[in-house]
Amino acid sequence: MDKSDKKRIVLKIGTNVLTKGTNNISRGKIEDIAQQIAFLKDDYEFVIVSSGAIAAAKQFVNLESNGKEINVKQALASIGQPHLMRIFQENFRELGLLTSQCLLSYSDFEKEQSKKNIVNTINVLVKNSYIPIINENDTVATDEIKFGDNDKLAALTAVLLGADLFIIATNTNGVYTKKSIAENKVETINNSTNINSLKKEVEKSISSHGTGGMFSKINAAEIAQEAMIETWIVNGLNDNFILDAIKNNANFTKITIQ
Ligand SMILES: Nc1ncnc2c1ncn2[C@@H]1O[C@H](COP(=O)(O)OP(=O)(O)O)[C@@H](O)[C@H]1O
Ligand SMILES: N[C@@H](CCC(=O)OP(=O)(O)O)C(=O)O
Repeated sequence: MDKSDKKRIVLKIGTNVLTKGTNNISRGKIEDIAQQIAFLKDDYEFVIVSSGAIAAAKQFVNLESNGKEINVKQALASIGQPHLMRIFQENFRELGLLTSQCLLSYSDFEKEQSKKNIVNTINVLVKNSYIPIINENDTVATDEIKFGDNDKLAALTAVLLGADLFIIATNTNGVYTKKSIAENKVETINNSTNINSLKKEVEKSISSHGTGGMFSKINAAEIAQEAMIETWIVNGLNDNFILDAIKNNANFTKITIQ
């Protein structure tokens, strides 16, 4: 089964967006995302890559070392993932949207048969109006929770699925200039084709809940760009962030193809 005529968007939602910077998954944010997808569903099909499993678990349990060790993080992800999916399912169902779960790891993108299986499964899901919600399979792979690269997983997914657009929702208005951060009056780089110059603007810092930082988002955009896919880095904390970006009514970073 192939792609439909609709524009395919791969939407990556980071932990910071899902928790709105708190210690809990925000039902309000998930509802906001559902509302936007429902509004756009005649013209766009969505595949979501969502972090938040570990954050979801921390709402319910307090494991040894509070999740600092990698194997404890893996256990937390295992506990939190079904909770995360339940919250998505409940909120999306309210708006008549169907959801499904796909757990992937990097090594799946290195095997031809696995790649075919991913594409075939997701195409059947999308064709039947299910919204696939992807996360790393944290039980078998530790790449993302070690390096915070759900961004890279999302980029590989966008490339594999031939997405028309890759949107990364984070907690800033896209990529800020280094100078503006230093001067405490942040300024967004609205348009860029030049990955290397963007990398120079980005400090290798991470915010309180996410693990990847802006650097991994630029790396993800580079993977997409090499496959001729545009990346938008938008502020997912704002209501209607997808609609506003599509209407060009928001301050965000567009990384276009060269
Ligand atoms: N130049 C920059 N512009 C914007 N954010 C930056 C920049 N350099 C570093 N960052 C950091 O990257 C963070 C976003 O990445 P991350 O914490 O991994 O979020 P997420 O959970 O959305 O993946 C920002 O909150 C900010 O602290
Ligand atoms: N698989 C982990 C992903 C952690 C992660 O990469 O977080 P983020 O930097 O917010 O995308 C989880 O769901 O908690």
